[in-house]
Amino acid sequence: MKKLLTYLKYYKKESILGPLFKLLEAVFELFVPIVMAKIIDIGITHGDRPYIYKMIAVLIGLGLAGLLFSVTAQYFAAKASVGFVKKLRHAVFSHIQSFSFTDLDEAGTSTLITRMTSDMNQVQTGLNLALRLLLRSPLVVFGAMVMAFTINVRAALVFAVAIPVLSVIVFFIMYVCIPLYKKVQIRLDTVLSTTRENLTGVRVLRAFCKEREEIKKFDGENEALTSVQKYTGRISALMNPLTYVVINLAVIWLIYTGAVVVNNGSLTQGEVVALYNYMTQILVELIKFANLIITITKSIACGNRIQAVLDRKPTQTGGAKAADSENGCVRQNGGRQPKVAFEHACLTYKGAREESLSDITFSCEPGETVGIIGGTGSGKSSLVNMIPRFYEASSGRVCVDGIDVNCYNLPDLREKIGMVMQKAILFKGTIRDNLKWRKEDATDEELLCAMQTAQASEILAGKDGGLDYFIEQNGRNLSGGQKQRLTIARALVGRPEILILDDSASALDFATDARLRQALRALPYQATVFIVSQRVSSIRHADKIVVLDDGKMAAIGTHDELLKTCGIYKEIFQSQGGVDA
Ligand SMILES: Nc1ncnc2c1ncn2[C@@H]1O[C@H](COP(=O)(O)OP(=O)(O)OP(=O)(O)O)[C@@H](O)[C@H]1O
Repeated sequence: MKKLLTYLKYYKKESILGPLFKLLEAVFELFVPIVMAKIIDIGITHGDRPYIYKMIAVLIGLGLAGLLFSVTAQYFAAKASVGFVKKLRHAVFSHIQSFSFTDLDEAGTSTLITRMTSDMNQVQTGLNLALRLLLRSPLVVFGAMVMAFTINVRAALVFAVAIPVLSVIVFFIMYVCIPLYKKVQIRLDTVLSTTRENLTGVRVLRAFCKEREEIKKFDGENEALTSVQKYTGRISALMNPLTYVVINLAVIWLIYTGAVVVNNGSLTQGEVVALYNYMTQILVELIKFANLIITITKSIACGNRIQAVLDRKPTQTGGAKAADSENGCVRQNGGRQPKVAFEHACLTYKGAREESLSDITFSCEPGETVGIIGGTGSGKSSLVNMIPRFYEASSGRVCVDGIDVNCYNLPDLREKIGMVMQKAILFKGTIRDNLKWRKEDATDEELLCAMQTAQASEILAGKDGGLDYFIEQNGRNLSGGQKQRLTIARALVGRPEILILDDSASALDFATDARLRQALRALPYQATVFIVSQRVSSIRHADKIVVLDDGKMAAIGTHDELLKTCGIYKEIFQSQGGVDA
């Protein structure tokens, strides 16, 4: 959390002025009981109306000055806390952008969202309160005590007893409540992530009629949160009755002692009222301070969670490894190189016990089409994800143009590759915005050409605005097939040297899929194409087909060769009717 506070350096002035104005407000507040005492002792006792009016004017002046200081303090505190969180949010967001797929798998998207949203809000609230109250409350407590002693030492002795007792009660309750508040925060996190998961998968849940189970699961978590909140609430609710009992006993004592001292003539009635007011000020400030500490504790817990994100070192840097002939960062023997080559490449996901891919060795020439086929979970996506270095080989290597992918700067490597992921994801914005991701200055002609190859031109025909048609968040105003074709078009813009289609035609009908494959074969430039598919029809015309079985390469060859030599391929082919689509 301490490290986070370095972001306050951009708001030094505000972080000093905020508390300072709050202190000024407190000083003015401390004079109010004295003025009241004067009104009673001089104005009322002697029936001196002008004096009373004058003192009322002073009271109003004190009030207005206090208000002005308070508003100014609020302004600076808000500016500092909002600005601080803005910088912090920017830093965390930028840091998350440097996370590799492995880091994202490990950190978990859902909790990252909670940290970027509710945790940030909590930190902002905590900082705002701390800037305003952290110095003010102790000053008021201390100042009120000093003022009480300057009025009358004997009568003020009640403060010397009451304040420690009040402090013990307040801080004991706080001591018990703080761990409970942390528990509340953890349970709240669970409720939030269940809500998020539920809302993102709401269509699937409805399709499977899982609403009841989900409500039951949610109720369980909600109940757990409520029960810990209730328990915490019950304990913290003791704060007011207990402190008021102490304060009222102190007031009785004060009035009794005051009465005795007033009788002696060494204390005036106004001074007794002033002492009473100081007692109330102290109580209010102690309660505010206790609440402040609770809020700060929650904020520190949230700040630490944010810090943990910043502390996570990205496992992959965007940079390249140093060029050295040993590690394959220098092209070995000049001449013509395969476009992509897997050399005994293995992949073990972080935390996984077994390899997901073992000893993958094959290569392909520029312009070739490579089909990847295999059962579910056989490692097809894992294999193509190693080309753009989404996941790095745990042993062996993957080369592009004869150079190990680990030796490339990530942007240089990824610029060569047009990737279409299994899940078609589009972003809020126009079709044009979405298509320009690989090439910002692409002309409309280039975009339309890519859409034509991706068999996506007909989407424009049915939509108002053509390329300016607005896509809603997650592309929810498009069908699954339309989204897939647009993601293929997006990958084609900028003429990538390598095009990877990871099961990205699954929502297309056979005829459209066939037209897409034909268009890809007729690309007016040389592109090496990887097609991952469960359908033999999608890959049967590929120059090479890699058959995967449980993370291992079962065979490689053309369709006809594999039908003769690879039992697994033949089985897949026959299970799909054994005919071309
Ligand atoms: N991010 C990940 N973290 C850990 N394990 C993973 C991850 N992604 C995939 N795996 C595991 O790696 C293996 C291969 O998965 P992969 O997604 O590559 O298979 P696939 O052949 O593409 O499957 P499908 O056809 O179902 O998409 C599976 O056992 C899977 O559980």
